[in-house]
Amino acid sequence: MIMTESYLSIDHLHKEFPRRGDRPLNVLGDLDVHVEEGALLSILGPSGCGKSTLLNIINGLDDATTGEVRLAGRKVSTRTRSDVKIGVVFQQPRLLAWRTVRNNVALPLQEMGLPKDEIDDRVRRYLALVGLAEFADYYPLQLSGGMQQRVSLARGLAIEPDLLLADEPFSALDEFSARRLRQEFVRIWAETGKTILFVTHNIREAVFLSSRLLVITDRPARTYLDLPVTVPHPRKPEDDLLFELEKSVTEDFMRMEEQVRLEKEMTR
Ligand SMILES: Nc1ncnc2c1ncn2[C@@H]1O[C@H](COP(=O)(O)OP(=O)(O)OP(=O)(O)O)[C@@H](O)[C@H]1O
Repeated sequence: MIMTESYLSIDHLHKEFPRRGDRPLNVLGDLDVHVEEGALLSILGPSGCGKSTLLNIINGLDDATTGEVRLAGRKVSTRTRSDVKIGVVFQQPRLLAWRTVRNNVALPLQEMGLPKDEIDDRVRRYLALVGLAEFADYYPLQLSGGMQQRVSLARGLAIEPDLLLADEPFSALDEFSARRLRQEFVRIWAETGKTILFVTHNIREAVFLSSRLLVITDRPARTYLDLPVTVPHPRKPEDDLLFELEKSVTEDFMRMEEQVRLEKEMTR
């Protein structure tokens, strides 16, 4: 059998942060993840288990203590970036209040040195993709939270990343806006074919969005469950199959928390 390398390979990843006067904080413990190109992989884990730390390492903003991340065949670190273009969408929109929507989306494109025509074209296309074509000349504070988050999504997509890292992008929104944005997010994923890593602690959201779902344990994080979500798109949030899956992932999640608690007690 011919073994092909995954698009994103995370092998034996371990990360600890030094602490003054104490043992280092063990955040990621021997984490293995292999992601195929074009996947929408949700990473589900308890709060504080190291999900953002993992995204930072994949994005070349921090180094693992040991272990390796490879993207499209090249090792990633703070010193050796891969050729893969990475876009990021955060929990908060992080827009510049003094720039219009258009100029917020244009900023990273200007930093990339793209010609003005290309920038104008991309800003127009990606604002249309997130349904904000008519709001290009608004300032962020003139928009609702959900609309600001769409601008941030347009900004992340406009650089045309090969890999999009989404760090709880809908968790600060009200449920109605989050629902609409999740549906748009899946449509954009289907239209653009991007590889997406989507970090969340919302089990229903992860089940609804993903082509694959990874549950990681509390610190030190390791893979507890890795399962494909084969329910075809377009999905309805109230689909029985999704509801059944959510129930079983919730049970797995609770079992995992109990197992980690017992392990911690035994090593105390
Ligand atoms: N630069 C740092 N220096 C020291 N400790 C850090 C640093 N970054 C993160 N940590 C610690 O690592 C742990 C994991 O943090 P991280 O932000 O990755 O978790 P998370 O799973 O994304 O959390 P949440 O779901 O609440 O956003 C936390 O205990 C945090 O305090």
